[in-house]
Amino acid sequence: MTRQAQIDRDHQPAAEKPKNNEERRGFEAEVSRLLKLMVHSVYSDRDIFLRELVSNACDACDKLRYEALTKPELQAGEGDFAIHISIDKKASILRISDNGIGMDHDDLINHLGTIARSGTAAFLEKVSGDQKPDLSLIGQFGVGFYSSFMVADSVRVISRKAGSADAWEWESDGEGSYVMRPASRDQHGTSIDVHLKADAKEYLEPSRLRTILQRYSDHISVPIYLDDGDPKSDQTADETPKPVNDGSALWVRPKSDITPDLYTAFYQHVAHAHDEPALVLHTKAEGVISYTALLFIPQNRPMDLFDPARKPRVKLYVKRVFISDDNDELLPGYLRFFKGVVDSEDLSLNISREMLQQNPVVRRIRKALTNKALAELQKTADKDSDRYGKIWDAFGAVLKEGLYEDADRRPALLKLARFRSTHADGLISLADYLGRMKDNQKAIYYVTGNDLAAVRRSPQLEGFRARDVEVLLLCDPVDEFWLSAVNAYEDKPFKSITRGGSDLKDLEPKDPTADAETKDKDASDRHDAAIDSLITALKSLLGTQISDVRSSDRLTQTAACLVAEDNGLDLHLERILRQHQQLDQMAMGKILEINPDHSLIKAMAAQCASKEGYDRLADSAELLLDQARILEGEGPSDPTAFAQRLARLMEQGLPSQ
Ligand SMILES: Nc1ncnc2c1ncn2[C@@H]1O[C@H](COP(=O)(O)OP(=O)(O)OP(=O)(O)O)[C@@H](O)[C@H]1O
Repeated sequence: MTRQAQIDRDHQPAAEKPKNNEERRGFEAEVSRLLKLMVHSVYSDRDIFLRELVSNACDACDKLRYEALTKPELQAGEGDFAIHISIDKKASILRISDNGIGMDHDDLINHLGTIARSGTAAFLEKVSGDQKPDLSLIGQFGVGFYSSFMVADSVRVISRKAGSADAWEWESDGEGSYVMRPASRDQHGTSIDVHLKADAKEYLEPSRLRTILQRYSDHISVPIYLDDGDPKSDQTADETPKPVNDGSALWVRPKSDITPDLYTAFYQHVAHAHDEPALVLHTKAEGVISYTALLFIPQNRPMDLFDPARKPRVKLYVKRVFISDDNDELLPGYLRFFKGVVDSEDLSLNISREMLQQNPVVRRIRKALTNKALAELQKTADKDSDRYGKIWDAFGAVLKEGLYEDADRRPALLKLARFRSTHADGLISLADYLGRMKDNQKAIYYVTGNDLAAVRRSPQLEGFRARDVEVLLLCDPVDEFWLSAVNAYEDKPFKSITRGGSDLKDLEPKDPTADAETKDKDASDRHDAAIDSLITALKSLLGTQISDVRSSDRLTQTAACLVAEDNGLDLHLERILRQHQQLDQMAMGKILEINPDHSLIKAMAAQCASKEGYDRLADSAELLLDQARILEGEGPSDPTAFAQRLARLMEQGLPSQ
């Protein structure tokens, strides 16, 4: 019997099945939305549907190989795993068949009628609004199967789960519903009939399919056979059929045999990605522990990067047998942007997924792999700072999580960390910062906030700029947390410029003019009587709204700003905690710093000198505080009172009628 005939026999149409056993079901709303996108969008790279279906077929074989370790009867007498692709030109059908784990009735409903992957709703939100949706991310969301509707006007799946005698058929035109009916299939596994649209007949051409399979699926570790439907070239049972792909696991092949294209194709398969990898780490350890790892860093952030589960999702194989892709044992959460496979020679094939966590070999692999990953990042940083900069821009925020959760590797991570700063357009390292520190500078200064542009405008930066003192600009939410755990780098403490005293009087100004200027601005030296009385007045007028008022040496252009107390929380951290209801609204007092050289402050000081002026100072005092709050990104404490005060002062400044 020819292979085609064999496949046809396995895959009998459901015509004989009683119609009354048929059930029509609606797709989950999200699937419908997604299918609409697939059916109606003009996506330039439609070839990927074949990769997705072959990828699923390979995963199905991997799953059965694993299940059969403990239940060999599941695969008994079924021969080797294989994926068959056949063409029926007359009927315009492309069929992808596998002898993997298969799906039962409920699996078909659950896997092909819903989308389980988190982030799908957000993804749909993003692409639905676009004129021309970017579907290049589809694979990431576990929606790979649905991509067949880019080329199909209907899809029919016949599947039989290993260990079960029943087969089921699932059929849909992608328009809101699908039909399920009983079917028959000789072998466990799945066949997918893609009934091609009129404009997708190219996928009936064997040479076209061969090219796509070689490009995208050569690394697939299950042999793929292409049956071109041509009786002349059809092989008989005596001939040994030749797979289109190499069929061996890519990671065990010698590095010298693997082209960059092959790495990319494998990365796209294993990470469900569509971009090129930003870094490839292919390493083999032999000795105390033996494992091979083929890991990749994507160029773009996957949509689920900040998913609360923080799972690394590196696939674990034992001696080429797939064990699990849902583990967080092989790499720490802060390296979850690495995608790929780890294959161990030392683990037992019988290891259960639940046992991975306690396993000492797994723990040793994790340790070695984490060190290896960090060393590879350092190597890239040393050799190619542009490439490393791009990796950092995409994944630095994740890597920084390691600064507070992995104390042992903190020095290595601090060396890898990159920052924006007041003194550079690009990224800098802490070594760069240390090299530019002033002679008598004792701390590494930083300011935190939500976005770079706003942070760059912080009034608290003014005095540091005037003295040419570099300040790190930190905008990732994680920054507040690692800074609370990491005290210093090479004995230099990290210090927020929005907390406590500024230290600026200890720092040399950048030039003699600035020297004169800053000395002039040095509040502690001035002891200007008028400013002192203004400070006393402000303290009394603002009462408990602030913990103190003082003359500032960190302001040069702005009249006033808020700073946290020395032992208080950094302003930005306090705001984050308050937003998350982690802090009582009134918990922390803040200090109002005023700029004694600002004309507004001088005018207020002058006004304060007379009794009548003092009585009229209340509005200005409140407005000054609200102004400082606004500069911090907060609103005025009482917007109505703020508007009324502002109106009164504006009125005073306008010519009377
Ligand atoms: N050939 C197949 N054999 C067995 N199960 C399959 C097959 N194809 C799809 N499935 C099941 O359907 C599910 C959904 O497939 P789909 O390609 O949409 O997403 P996925 O493969 O889970 O996602 P991804 O691979 O992108 O993480 C799969 O997880 C798998 O359980």
